[in-house]
Amino acid sequence: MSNTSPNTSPDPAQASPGATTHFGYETVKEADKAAKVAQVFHSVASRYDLMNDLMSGGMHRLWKAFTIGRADVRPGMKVLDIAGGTGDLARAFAKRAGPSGEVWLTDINDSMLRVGRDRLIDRGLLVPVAVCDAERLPFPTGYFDRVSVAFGLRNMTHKDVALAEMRRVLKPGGKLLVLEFSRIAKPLAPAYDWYSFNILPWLGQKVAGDEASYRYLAESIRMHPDQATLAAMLETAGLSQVRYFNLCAGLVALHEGVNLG
Ligand SMILES: C[S@@+](CC[C@H](N)C(=O)[O-])C[C@H]1O[C@@H](n2cnc3c(N)ncnc32)[C@H](O)[C@@H]1O
Repeated sequence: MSNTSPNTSPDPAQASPGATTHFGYETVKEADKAAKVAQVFHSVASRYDLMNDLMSGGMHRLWKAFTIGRADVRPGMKVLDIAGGTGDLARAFAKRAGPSGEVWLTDINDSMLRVGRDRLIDRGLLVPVAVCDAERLPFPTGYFDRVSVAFGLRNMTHKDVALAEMRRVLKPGGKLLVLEFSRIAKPLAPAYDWYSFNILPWLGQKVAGDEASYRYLAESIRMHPDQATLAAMLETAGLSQVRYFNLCAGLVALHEGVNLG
């Protein structure tokens, strides 16, 4: 696993040392958020896949299948999966890009990546794996045909910086795909809130021995920008033809944008 070091981009945490942000419902120093997020994913890595299936009733597989379809990865393409964790998207992209393609599985968290790398190897897929922060991608400008991030953006300290980096590494004509929890339709919100703040932490405690991380999950979803706000953020990052698809009544949304250069 290559442990990449930051390139020439400025460190956003250094840029505003006194600034605060949210970690779930907690207000924390910007400089402290990444470490807190890291703690969450180090803690849940070994049970992450099982928890995903249990929490979503297997629906995360359908949301990812939709994303894979929209990505339309073809043989020979170069694809970057950011915050790729245990490798669901990278695995599907590697099969589609084939031996002439180049698919990178990357994440800031080496515990998650280790699980992902081992899963891919077990399935006979060897893809390059790199520990890196989405806010400082160690890849050349205009390199990838597709960049994806599934359920990762929500955890990033400077989403605007990360989105700009994602656009930077896309080729002209390349597509960004952002799959993330979003704002569910209003009539369903009370039931969803009850599930999120009662069942999720309970399940987290029973299965992963970690209630706090799954409470953070529920809180971080509420703090994440809604569909229209995120679409505007993609545009601000320089992406064009921005659109989004609501999945399961907006519980999750897939945002897309194209780098027109
Ligand atoms: C909920 S998991 C998603 C994993 C995988 N994409 C999936 O859909 O199953 C979120 C991932 O985002 C990663 N992450 C959080 N902040 C990050 C950052 N700044 N740069 C890269 N990855 C980050 C975490 O380490 C974690 O593996």
